[in-house]
Amino acid sequence: MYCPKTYENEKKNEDLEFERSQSTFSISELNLILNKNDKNIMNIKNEIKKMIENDEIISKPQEIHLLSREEQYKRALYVSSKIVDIKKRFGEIGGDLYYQTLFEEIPFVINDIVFACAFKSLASEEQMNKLYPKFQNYQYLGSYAQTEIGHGSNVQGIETTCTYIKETGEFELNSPTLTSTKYWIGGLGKLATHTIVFAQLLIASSSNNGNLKNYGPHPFLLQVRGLDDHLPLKGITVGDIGPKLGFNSLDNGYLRLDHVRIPRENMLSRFFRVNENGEYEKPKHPKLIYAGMVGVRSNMIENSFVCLSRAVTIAIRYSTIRKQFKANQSDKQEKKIIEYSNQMNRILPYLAQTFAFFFAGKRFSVEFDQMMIAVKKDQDTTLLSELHANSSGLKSLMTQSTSDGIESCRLSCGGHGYSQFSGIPYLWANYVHMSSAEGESNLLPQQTTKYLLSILRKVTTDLSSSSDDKLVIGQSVQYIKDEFESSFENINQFIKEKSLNSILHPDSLLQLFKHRSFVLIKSIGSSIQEQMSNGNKDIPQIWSDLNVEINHCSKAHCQLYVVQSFYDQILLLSSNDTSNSTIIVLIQLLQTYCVWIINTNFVDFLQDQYVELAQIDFLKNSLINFYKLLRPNLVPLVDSFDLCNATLGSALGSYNGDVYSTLYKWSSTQPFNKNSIPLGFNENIKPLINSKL
Ligand SMILES: CCCCCCCCCCCCC/C=C/C(=O)SCCNC(=O)CCNC(=O)[C@H](O)C(C)(C)COP(=O)(O)OP(=O)(O)OC[C@H]1O[C@@H](n2cnc3c(N)ncnc32)[C@H](O)[C@@H]1OP(=O)(O)O
Ligand SMILES: Cc1cc2nc3c(=O)[nH]c(=O)nc-3n(C[C@H](O)[C@H](O)[C@H](O)COP(=O)(O)OP(=O)(O)OC[C@H]3O[C@@H](n4cnc5c(N)ncnc54)[C@H](O)[C@@H]3O)c2cc1C
Repeated sequence: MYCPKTYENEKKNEDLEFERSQSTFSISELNLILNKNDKNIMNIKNEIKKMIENDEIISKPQEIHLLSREEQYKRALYVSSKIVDIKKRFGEIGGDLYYQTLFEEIPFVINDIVFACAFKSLASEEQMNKLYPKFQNYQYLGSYAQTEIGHGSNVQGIETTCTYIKETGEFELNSPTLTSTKYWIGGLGKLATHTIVFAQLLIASSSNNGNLKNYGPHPFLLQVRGLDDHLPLKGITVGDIGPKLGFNSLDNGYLRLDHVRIPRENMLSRFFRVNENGEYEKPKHPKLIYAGMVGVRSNMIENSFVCLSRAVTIAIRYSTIRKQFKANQSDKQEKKIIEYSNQMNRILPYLAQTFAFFFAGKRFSVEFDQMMIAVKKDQDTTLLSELHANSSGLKSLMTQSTSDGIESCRLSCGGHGYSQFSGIPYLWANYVHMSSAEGESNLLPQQTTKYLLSILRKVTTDLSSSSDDKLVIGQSVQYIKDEFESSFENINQFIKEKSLNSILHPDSLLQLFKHRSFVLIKSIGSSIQEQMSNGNKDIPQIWSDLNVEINHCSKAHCQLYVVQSFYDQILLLSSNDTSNSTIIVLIQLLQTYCVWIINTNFVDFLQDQYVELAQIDFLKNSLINFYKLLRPNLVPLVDSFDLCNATLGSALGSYNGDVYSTLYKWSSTQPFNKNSIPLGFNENIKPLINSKL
């Protein structure tokens, strides 16, 4: 591990040293688990941390808050340039781990993740071999231009056109209206040399009397800037969209195209193409064009653990150092704020969630990679529907709940949590876009529930009937079939037999989550059926009226996915040589997460008297007991994330906890304090102070 060793010569905070002495499990063993038991990953991370903490600029993340937009961006380009050294030393994996270790976001993340996901999914092998190395080596810098100022969620509604010109064998890209202006395009405002433009593909067809036929949105590679002078090319208007809530080290851009010609070969043609005669060869699955977005959502799902772990680390270390009020006047010291149960209630559910999200993200990324291999091999889309549904719901749940967790951790630090020097406001401001970007969190869960309803339909109708036999019942939705086939009595018996305590067994908790999700899916299906049997045929309106329940249903399914992932990993770890003490604390974290979700969604679990009020009451009262069980291990648990100080950028959460001296030093040395008399004072305020009434 990086932290203990690197900071061993620093002044120790006695509170943190005491907390570390209470650990009941092996921190390094848990850290290895959080690195997927891959010592190579750990070593690369440690090398990157060393590089970052020794870099004159990157080692001082707190200085970001003192810079103008231009200075922030200049700093970001410097930090971006360092990734080349990282990749030379460690290859592609070094890039991912570099991003996970940086305090700040950098524009290269678009080329390396957003553009890369799309290009690797949509480009043909020939295009990959010819072009991708240039993006990997940053000779080209890519971006992804799908959203327009008038359309984001509704991809089918985008207005940019791409017309095939048979005479010259070219495509012509055009922005026909103001609302067709590409907007929000990450990395495009100042940096990108290329972008993947999504445009309505128009081809004149003899079968359509020579009129243009629209084949829907397709991806086209466009060079935006000259490689020698970095100026926009002919017909291209491009710029930065302006200041944002956060993510300001990135240049989100706008783009307008004035009849820009590109070669026919610039259509990304893994799944579809236009031949020189203007004939369109369609994909095996109509939505393979969206595969790139699933890839970025997979990154965001994995990244929720990365960001939430930073917030809980800062909040827990600070909460074991900060003291307020004596419990008894005779006490020598005031009470550590972590000892207040409402302080624990602000932080510990999200500590448990951090671990839950790690295991869920780990599982999803394996499933995503398996799906992409199948899709690329022979456009085998068997797994695509399930992956799209799960990525939509999980990305929505995990990003929103991570944002909530970062904010809860900020609140737990009191006034100091509102200082940029706590490291939390910047983390939060840079993170919250994840609920909008790559698919809005009110929109995507509908895709999940639509899929769940199709599985319920398949399960409940006779398999020989018209049910969609292409639809495979994937592993993550097998519970729908099981719940449907298990008589209610059996399941009910399963829970009722449980004595109060055993309802806390992970098997029982998992079963509660399965049944909860099944009941919600069934309820929506029944509501739609009821509306239709009452003669209402306006399906879009019925669906819109049910939006809230639909999104909640997706959330329940995804929370089950998280619980199942966490529990499966614990069972796997306990079957190999993981020490029992680590397993015990992981089970406590799983139980804390489950009971917290149950406590905040009581109605779901009471829906069909599946559990009795006495059991719910018992669960409600058990949360505080889990907090107490976890209490001795709180600092060791966040130490197991092994986050270096330059990653946290926090005066409140550093490894050795020198909170007050760091906070005062950063405050007193900031440039704003260089001059006692602030700019503007003499001309605006001094006359008032000196005025005579
Ligand atoms: C490593 C550490 C660092 C990590 C850092 C993290 C990430 C990096 C930082 C990120 C920075 C931000 C970058 C942001 C980029 C962007 O925002 S890019 C733009 C994103 N835009 C969207 O997400 C738009 C959302 N809208 C849609 O996806 C679609 O419009 C829709 C909502 C899915 C609707 O699709 P539509 O075609 O209109 O119709 P439907 O009828 O709903 O779908 C038809 C069928 O197709 C299936 N389907 C839809 N989408 C997909 C898909 N992606 N994959 C597979 N299948 C899909 C859908 O289920 C339907 O299927 P059937 O029901 O069987 O017909
Ligand atoms: C930081 C950031 C980076 C981004 N980077 C990129 C990028 O690199 N490339 C790119 O192409 N795009 C990018 N985007 C754009 C992003 O993909 C869109 O903002 C997102 O898809 C949402 O679309 P919209 O903004 O048009 O919102 P809208 O679709 O207009 O949604 C607005 C509101 O209406 C609701 N709504 C819309 N439709 C429905 C419906 N059917 N049912 C219920 N509610 C609905 C939404 O839930 C939302 O609450 C980025 C955005 C951000 C914030």
